[in-house]
Formats: sequence, structure tokens, C-alpha cells
Amino acid sequence: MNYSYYVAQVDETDCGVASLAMILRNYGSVYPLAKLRDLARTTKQGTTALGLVKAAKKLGLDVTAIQADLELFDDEEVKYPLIAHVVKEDLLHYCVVFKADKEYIYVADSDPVAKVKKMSRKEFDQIWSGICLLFTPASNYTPKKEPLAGLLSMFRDLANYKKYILGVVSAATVITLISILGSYYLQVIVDRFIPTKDTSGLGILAVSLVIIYLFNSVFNYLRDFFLTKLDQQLSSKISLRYIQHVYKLPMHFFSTRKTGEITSRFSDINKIIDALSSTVISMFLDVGVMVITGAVLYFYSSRLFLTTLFVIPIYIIVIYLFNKRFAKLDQEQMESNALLNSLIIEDLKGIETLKVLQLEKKRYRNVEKQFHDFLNKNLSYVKTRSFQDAIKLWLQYGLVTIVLYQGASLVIHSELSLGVLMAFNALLAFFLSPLQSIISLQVKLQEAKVANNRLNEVLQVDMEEVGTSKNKNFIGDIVIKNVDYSYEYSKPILQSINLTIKNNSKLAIVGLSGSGKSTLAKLLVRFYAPTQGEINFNYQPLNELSLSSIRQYVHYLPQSPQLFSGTIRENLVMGIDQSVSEEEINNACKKALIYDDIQKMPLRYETKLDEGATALSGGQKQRLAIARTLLSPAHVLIFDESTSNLDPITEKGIVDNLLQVQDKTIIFIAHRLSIAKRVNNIVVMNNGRITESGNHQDLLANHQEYYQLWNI
Ligand SMILES: Nc1ncnc2c1ncn2[C@@H]1O[C@H](COP(=O)(O)OP(=O)(O)OP(=O)(O)O)[C@@H](O)[C@H]1O
Repeated sequence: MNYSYYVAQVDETDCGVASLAMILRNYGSVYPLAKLRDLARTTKQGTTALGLVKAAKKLGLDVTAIQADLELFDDEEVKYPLIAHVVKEDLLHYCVVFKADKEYIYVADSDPVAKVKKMSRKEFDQIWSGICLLFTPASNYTPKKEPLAGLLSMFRDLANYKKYILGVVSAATVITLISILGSYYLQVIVDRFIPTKDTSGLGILAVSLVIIYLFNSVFNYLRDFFLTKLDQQLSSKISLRYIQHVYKLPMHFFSTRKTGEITSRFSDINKIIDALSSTVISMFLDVGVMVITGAVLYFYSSRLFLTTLFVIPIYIIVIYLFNKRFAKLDQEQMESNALLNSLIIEDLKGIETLKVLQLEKKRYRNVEKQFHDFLNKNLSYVKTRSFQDAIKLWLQYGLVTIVLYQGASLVIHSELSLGVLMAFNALLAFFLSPLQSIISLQVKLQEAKVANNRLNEVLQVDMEEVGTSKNKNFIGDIVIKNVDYSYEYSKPILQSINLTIKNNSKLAIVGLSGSGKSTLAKLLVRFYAPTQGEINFNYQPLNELSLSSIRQYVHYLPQSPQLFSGTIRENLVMGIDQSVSEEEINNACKKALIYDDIQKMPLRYETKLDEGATALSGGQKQRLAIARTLLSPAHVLIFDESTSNLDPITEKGIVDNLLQVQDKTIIFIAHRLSIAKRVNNIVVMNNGRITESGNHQDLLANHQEYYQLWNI
């Protein structure tokens, strides 16, 4: 396998798809990891071997999964590269084996810390589970390259900020010219005024220079201002584009990624901004400054200038030698930061549970450990950078010393004036500084490339096509035909679901926890698409309707509905386009039995709720969410365990009110059979299948699962 086929994982759970990406590159195909994650149905836990097999097959590779031992690598028929399933640091992991000989197994590990290495057979055997996937291109295989948006596309954005770039470049050019003038002043003083002891013009020269330096300060201020503006504009454009994209991603994305992985990418954006603005400055400015100061230095002394040029290749070598290490350390640092973010977000979200279980200390220790891991990785990065800086500084001082040594000899031999030597020395910094910027650009670009890769892994996930909600003529029966669904390949969640939900009927779906009730509801709002079968709204297949119209037609109230910071009124009318009258709000609140509670609050509907509405009881939150659902213009309402926090009397009151709503289809997902009992149509689910349906009496008479649930 060619080294250039190596693909690093972007997130912790990407090892499977990154390994598959390497295999595909070996056969001439390039796909973004985001696409492979989709095809292999990668979850927060990672990718199953079956997922990899299915994804590879869809992309035209024949795959054989085998359980083998080390003898496999003696078989000359084995086709490399292959994917091996290993256990690394107690975690399941995939890596690519691209070669084997009598002593060693040659492994490409998508973990950028490990990368490509050879392991002794014994070492490999200790981590290998014995499972491996063998690949060959199928007869109809054609290599395909899906474009991976590189950094270059980001540079296109820069064209929109020409005026700031022009501002920075103009201000910096003036600053450089003033610096050259300053060095010339030094030369004139030393060579002309001091030897002749002429003080007449010295004063005027000094005063003019003081005034010029005032301009220098003004232009310094302008340069910093334009640079900050450029950074801010770029930052808001890239960050907002990312946030907007994230908001429009399908549910599938959120259920397969950790929150920290998504949020940590915001901090990566700064690296891209830094690289973009540095590149622009270098392209337009540093090169120009180097040429101008280089020309002046050459004019001062061509011999000293040639000595200066001698250092450039050494500089480049120093930078190049550090490049790979920087890329690796940077990736590690970003991944560690993502993990740290995930841990903290998870703990803050579950702070109540954490306190009840008295896990504060334990969880804190986890965060502390991860934080130290991040600090260590950061330290490794900073140590390497400081080491590189130290070498660069040494080179710079070394050069200045050599220039002074050589210049002093030239002055002693009257081949150079003292003033020119001093001016040369003063101006040298203005030549070396842009040179350093240009050379270190490579490191910044490298970091930006890693950050851009991580950003792209999210940006390449297709957004939901929400569409418009014009066609609303599908009021009628909902028909679910032979529907299957699974989040990951190996675990079917819904199997052969056939169900007709009559228009304006009331239905209860019951069944044991984990039997697939919520998943079925989520298919109705198209959070996920069935893997088999079809759902129709009034004879119209769901996949032909826009998401916007589906979600206007069906309102799903999830098990843990969210109330947002804002007033109660704002929360109630959230997501409703048309104006809602006070009477409608009162009615909805009365049906949800929250009206009296709200009236008792000093500011009633204008009462402010904080994030997550922590000042409300669990039941109050549920009743507010029910009122919000009732206000929605949707024709189908799904209540997923929406009364689980309520006392039986309140629950009965609300359910009775909901059953009286004549002109809507209502689906209750409930564990409590007291709800099901009052609803005419009941569907019982078990293990992803509908096992029974009918009304309460029929189902009891069946003496099957419902009967057992009722008699518990
Ligand atoms: N995002 C997800 N990714 C992977 N598996 C999932 C996901 N959501 C649910 N599952 C799995 O799907 C199965 C069905 O879950 P679902 O929430 O539909 O069941 P349920 O009947 O509504 O359960 P409950 O009554 O406990 O709410 C469970 O085994 C669960 O582990």
C-alpha cells in the first residue's frame, strides 16, 4: 500500500471508516469519512464489522469476513491491504494490514498517534481479535473520487474582504518604508554628521523623524485595526456557516455524534482564520517587504547580503523537519479537547443524576484526567514549538553575529562605512521577520488543514432538505407498509411493521421498554427514513413529501421535551407561524391542565423561564409542552410518554381532554395501560414487531402480551 493512501481518523469513533477509506484509496477511490460513516451506519460507539462490509459492498468491493489466526499471513493468496479488528487499550479498534512477512505485520493505524508501523507477529497477535475483512474489487467496480473540500475553497472567501486586505497591506507598506528611512537616518548620523561634527542639520533631521514616527504609530494602529476586522469577518463567516449547517443536519447526525465533537470544532476555526489571514499577509506583504528591504540591504552591502541569504535554506530545513511532528501533535491536541468538551457537556446535562449518585468526585476525576491529558498534549505541542523557536532564534542571533563580524572586518579594511554597517544591522530584522513569517506559514497551513478536515467532516454531511410546506392535502389515513428500520446493520429495531392509523382516530402504542415505539414515531416525522417499506399519508409516500410539510402535518412531542429560555408565552407559541389568540392559548393551557398553575404565577404568561425551565416541576414542564403541542396547527399529534411525570388524576384529566379533540389524529405512546384502556385502538409492540392490536377488552380476551402487561 502506498503511504499516501494513509487516512487519519477525525473523531474517536472513525477508526473503522478511516480504515475503509485507506482500502478504497488503494483501489483508486476517494470518499469523505462523513459519507462512509453514513454508509456504514457508524454510531457513537463506532462501526460494526457488518457496517464496514455493507459500506464496502455498496462502493463496489467484494468483502469476505473471516476468523483466522497468524497462519493467514503465511498464505500467499491473501490480498493486501485488509482490515483487522483489534483490541487497543481495552477498546475495539480497526487497523489496516498492508503487508506481512515471516517476522513482521505492517500496520496502518488510523489513529494519528500510531500511524504506520511494523509489529512483530507476537505483538500483533496480542491485540488481534482474529477477525479480519478481505477486499477485492467486484467485477463492476469503478474507482470514484468524491471531492474533499480543501483549504483552497476557504481562500475564495477572502475575495470578499479586499478592502481590509488592501488596508493592511497599505498600512504595513508605509511602516516598512518608515523603517527603511529610520535605518538611513542612522547611517547619515554616523557617516556624515558625527565625523564632520556638524550639528546644524541634525536637529531638523531629528524633528522630521519624530514626526514621521508619529505617522508610523498611526499606521501601526490602522494595520492592527484592518487585520482584526479581516479576522472577525472571516471568523463570523466560517463560524456562522458551520453553525447554520449544524442546525440543518438530520437527526441521524446528532444521534451518532458526541456533542463535544460538534462544539469543539468551533475552536478549530480560529486556526483556519489564523492561517488564512497569515497567508494573505505573507502573500501580499511579507514577500513585498522582503524584496524591498532585500534590495536596500543589497544596496548597502552585497557581501553582507549574500551572507544573510545563506541562512535561508537552513531556516527552511528546520521548519520542514518539524512539520510532521506538528501535524501529529496538533491532531492529538484537538481530539483531546473534543473529548474534554464531551465529558463536561455530558456531566452538566446530567448534573442532577450525578449529584444523586454522588458521582461528583468520580466524574470530576474523569474530567481532571482528561484535562491533564489535554494539557500534556498541549505541552508537547508547545515544547516542540518552543524548541523550534529556540533554534530559529539561535540562527537569527548567529546570523547577526556573523554579519557584525564580517561587517566589522569590512569597516576595519575601509571597505564599508560604520554608518552602513549599523544601518544594515538595523534593517536586517525587517528582512528576517517577514522571512520567518513566510517560512512558518507552512506550520500554520498544516494546522489549518487538520482543522479544516475536522470541519469538513461535519460540513460534508448533507443537510436535511426541508423544502416548502405548500402541499397540505394529505389529511387522511396514515398507512405504514412492511416497514423495517435499524440504526446499525446488525440490530434490527423495527421489523415488518404494518399499521393503518385512521384519520382523526386515537391510537395507543404500548409495549416493553426498548420495543421500538419511539423509533416508529420518529419515522412518522421523518427523523429517520425506513430501511425497508413505505409510509403513506393519505396515499402519498412520505419520501415524496417535503420535510417541512411532514413536520407541519405531524407534531411529535418527545419523551424529554425542551423548554427554552424566554417567557411562558414565547414557549407556548414557539414554532407557530400564524398569530395565536389569547383565547386559543387559554384553551390549550386549560386542556393541558396547566392554566391554573400559570394564573398563580405573578407574571402569568409573561413569567420568564430559565434554560431548561428549572423553576418548574417535572409535571408542569410536561403540561406546558402538551399545551404547546395542542396549539400547533399539526393534524397528527404524537405524545411520547408525555404524562409520565403526572399523578393519575391529572393524567386522566388530560387524556380525557385530548380524547375529546375530534378533528385530530392522536397517538399516545404509553407504558401506563390506564391510558391505553381509554383509547379504542391499541397496538402492542414487542422486540420491534407489532404483536397484537385491538381494543382493551379484545386484547384482554386474547390472553397474550397485553393481558400479561395488564396483570402485572
Ligand atoms: N439513536 C439510536 N442509536 C442506536 N440505537 C438506538 C437509538 N435510539 C434507540 N435505539 C435503540 O432502539 C431500540 C428501540 O428504542 P425505542 O426508543 O424506539 O424504544 P421504546 O419502545 O420507545 O422504548 P421506551 O419505552 O423505553 O421509550 C432500543 O434498543 C434502543 O437501544
